[in-house]
Amino acid sequence: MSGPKSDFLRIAKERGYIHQTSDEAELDAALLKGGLVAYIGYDCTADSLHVGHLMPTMLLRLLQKTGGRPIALIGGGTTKVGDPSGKDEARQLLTEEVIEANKAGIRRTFDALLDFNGGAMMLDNAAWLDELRYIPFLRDVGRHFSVNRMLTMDSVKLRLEREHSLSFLEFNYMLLQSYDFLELHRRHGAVLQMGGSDQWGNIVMGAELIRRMAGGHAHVLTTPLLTTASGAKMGKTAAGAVWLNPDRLSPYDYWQFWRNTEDADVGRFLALFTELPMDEVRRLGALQGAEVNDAKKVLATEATALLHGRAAAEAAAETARRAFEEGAAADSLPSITSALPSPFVDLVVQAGLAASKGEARRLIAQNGLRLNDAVVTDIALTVTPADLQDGAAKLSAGRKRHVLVRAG
Ligand SMILES: Nc1ncnc2c1ncn2[C@@H]1O[C@H](COP(=O)(O)OP(=O)(O)OP(=O)(O)O)[C@@H](O)[C@H]1O
Ligand SMILES: N[C@@H](Cc1ccc(O)cc1)C(=O)O
Repeated sequence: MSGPKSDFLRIAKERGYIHQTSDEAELDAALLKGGLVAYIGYDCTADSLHVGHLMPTMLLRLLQKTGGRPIALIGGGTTKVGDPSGKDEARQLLTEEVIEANKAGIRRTFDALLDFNGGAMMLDNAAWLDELRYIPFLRDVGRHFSVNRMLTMDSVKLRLEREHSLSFLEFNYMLLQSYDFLELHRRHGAVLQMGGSDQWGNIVMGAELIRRMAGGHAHVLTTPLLTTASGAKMGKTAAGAVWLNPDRLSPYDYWQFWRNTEDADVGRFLALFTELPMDEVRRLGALQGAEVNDAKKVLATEATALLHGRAAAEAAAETARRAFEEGAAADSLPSITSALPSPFVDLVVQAGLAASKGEARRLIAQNGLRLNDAVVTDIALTVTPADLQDGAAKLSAGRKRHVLVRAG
């Protein structure tokens, strides 16, 4: 095949969103007919999505822009079960109240990225999963699932191989996600499910269920698991999760997160997390030396504008510029020398930014400490030589107190 003809697949490929598809040519043909309905499911495990969720969600946005109909499916039902995919251990079970609160938080990101007046839909699988009756479900849906086959799926196999327990509750997750796909196919004509690469097995099983129970043809598309150039899974960085809701992580801190992108990631992230034309992305991605910093600022402002609006993004850029200029003008920030790697809290105490490790941890809980201008949320964070920028890492308490750490 000479490359996809539909705008959605062509752009998704060019910008780096695709890891695997079930049948690219057939999906392309279905997309060309217009109005294709696709969904992504999100479990309500926290009251905000994080930056790792952004990559698949950008695809829902692209689908809408290219004439398709995206469904953001909130997993009010599946969260009660817990997906074992990509997880070494069972998740802690959440109460109904926590799930409800998390749902409300998650919705806010979809409001920012999708147009619900223009055909996008937001649904909750609790609507059909909560009322399932066990025996009828086993008879109608369970009989299409071969346990032999389920045992070969990564989500199950990896736990068995590592001799980590997989509860019977979790073992059912695959059936429920598959049933969601069938339900969305029947109710809304969904023919494509997308997700991160760890969702491949769950999605394929759903497409098969649609074939068996509805005689329909459904497609699968997964995105790569987002890692930084140095190999860390993105979303949960060393400094903690990068949340999408502004009350969890302010637009300023979100801007700083993108501003601190590693040089080698700038082009890739501009393609994935901004909507700048690809010519511009390639030009910015090719900048070298000190100019890379200009590309990082564009990335930070464009990515922040998508989520929090242009005004908040520009305000963040301006605050950062002023903070930098003041810091540079002073050029007299106090500095300490320490062996690296070292726990962040130890350095904070050594730098005099907190009186004790306990106080440092409390400050972290209040989002009061930063490393290189990015807010730190992980009390166990370790500062390594990779954190040094021009030979020093910057620790900050609040907006005004800064100390440089040099390796010694
Ligand atoms: N770094 C990432 N890159 C791409 N997709 C991701 C990333 N992180 C999470 N996802 C996707 O988001 C969905 C939810 O993932 P997951 O349940 O692992 O997130 P989480 O609950 O916030 O993370 P965890 O509990 O592991 O800290 C999955 O479909 C997964 O593929
Ligand atoms: N299993 C997905 C969430 C999901 C839930 C329900 C679905 O129908 C689809 C996806 C995850 O863990 O990220």
